[in-house]
Amino acid sequence: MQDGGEVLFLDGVGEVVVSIGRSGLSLQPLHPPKLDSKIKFSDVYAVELLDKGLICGPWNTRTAIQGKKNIEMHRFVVHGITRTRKRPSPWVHCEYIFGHKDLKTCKNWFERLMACINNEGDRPKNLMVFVHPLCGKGRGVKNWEIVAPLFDRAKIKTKVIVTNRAGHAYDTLVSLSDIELKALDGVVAVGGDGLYNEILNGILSSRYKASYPPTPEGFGYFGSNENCEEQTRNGLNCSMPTPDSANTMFPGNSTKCDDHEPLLSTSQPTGLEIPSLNSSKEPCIGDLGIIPSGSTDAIVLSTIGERDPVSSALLIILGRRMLLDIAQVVRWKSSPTAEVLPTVRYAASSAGYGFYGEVIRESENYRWMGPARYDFSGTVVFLKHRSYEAKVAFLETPNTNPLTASAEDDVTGAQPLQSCQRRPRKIICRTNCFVCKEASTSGQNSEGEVADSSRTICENPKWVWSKGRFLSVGAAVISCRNERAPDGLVADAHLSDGFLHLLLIRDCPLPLYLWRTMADPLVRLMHGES
Ligand SMILES: Nc1ncnc2c1ncn2[C@@H]1O[C@H](COP(=O)(O)OP(=O)(O)OP(=O)(O)O)[C@@H](O)[C@H]1O
Repeated sequence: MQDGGEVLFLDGVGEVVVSIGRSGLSLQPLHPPKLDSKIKFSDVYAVELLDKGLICGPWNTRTAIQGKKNIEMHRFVVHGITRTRKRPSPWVHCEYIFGHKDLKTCKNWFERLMACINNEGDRPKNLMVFVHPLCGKGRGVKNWEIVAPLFDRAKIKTKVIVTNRAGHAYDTLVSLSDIELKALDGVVAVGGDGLYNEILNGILSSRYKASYPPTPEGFGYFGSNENCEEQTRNGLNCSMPTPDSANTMFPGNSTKCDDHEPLLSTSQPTGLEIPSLNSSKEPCIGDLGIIPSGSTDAIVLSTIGERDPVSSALLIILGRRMLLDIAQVVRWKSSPTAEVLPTVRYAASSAGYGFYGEVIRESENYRWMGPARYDFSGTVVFLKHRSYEAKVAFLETPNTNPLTASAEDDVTGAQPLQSCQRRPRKIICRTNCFVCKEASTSGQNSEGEVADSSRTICENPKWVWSKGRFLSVGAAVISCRNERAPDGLVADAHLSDGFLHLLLIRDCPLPLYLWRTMADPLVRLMHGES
């Protein structure tokens, strides 16, 4: 090896001086065009030794390298990822094949590079993969076959389960012991948002002990218990008013309520038994990945922005993570004295009643139509024009605006959407979004543990009531973008700012509803997740 590097042959380029730096490989061609380049270790997902073979010279001539005849060489290959020039630009696999006449030199490079990429971040080694064979237009298995070789190449062990019914993934995950679950670095859904939500619930339902959302003041059940009522007035100790109640848990014995109260039961502990998903310390729940294969893929379109299985697989392999808010949906028991605990579900995208919920339910009868089932069911439900009597209570967050306003001054990570609809300027959530960063760091104390972010984000929450007939009552934690509504249900929703966006559509004449639906992407409710 020369001082500062070694001369190797690079396929398609010719002789290059290759040296290992702190963050990557640098390549300096010995012959024109002498364009230096770098391969970052963070973008390398595998290195392999290849059999002896030909290395192509520059301009892809298969006959000579810098005038010399091609000779067979020992080779190794570095597999990385890069963005395509296409718009939208998915991540694609790229490879650099290096050659040298000496096998020992290649082996030495291979070992050094393996050591470098093994030092890179926290990459998964052992994954459980659920493949939904009927999702989208039956693309699940095909998509898995496309991306599975990438996982093999990266030496990631995968236990693949092709689902045979709804609930298969949920039951499998619920039945895993905590030790079995901890042995996994994550669970991957090859399917749509429904499968992702099923996996989320399978992991959380029996393991995640979060406080229930706060019960509104004046809510029927409350009158029956003064103790609980008082606790609620004094800072809602029974169940904290938190904008990210599903992501945040509260240590300690926070309540004295017993099973007669709707909020918490002593049989349902509220302590911090497993780390929050929001914790920067090792989450023992592991990570959840999704390889988009569904009909709408709103989660993927709202997070990485590409509906491309290969991009998602490569990002999972490289251990690229992002924090996501999760909504906790609690269906209270029928009466305050009932012994049964409320039903709890978790939602990664949105939840809805009325029009929205009906479209999703109705569409299940027409799964054979593929994605078109949402248009069909949407039209059917729209024409039925059902409305529902409802009383909706929500916590007002008085200092939401300052957070958004300060966000507008900063241009890193988020960009204003040019709105033509006379709404306030939107801050669109993107990679390294500073709004989400601000929200997540304000919820951590100096030891890096998750604190009660409700205290920092909404100090004096106030209950607001809305009563009447509604066509739809829905809520979204993320923007829920999809191909029909590129801005999603909530264009400026953030992935991890801890807020739930309430979407209330009051009963109105059909033509007005139609006009509003056409005019405003916020109420394009035909696509998304229930
Ligand atoms: N083998 C199966 N047969 C029938 N239903 C299944 C099966 N496996 C999973 N499911 C259920 O199908 C539902 C929808 O699946 P999924 O979200 O993967 O596809 P999709 O509906 O086509 O996509 P999207 O949610 O993006 O519209 C899930 O809620 C899941 O519980």
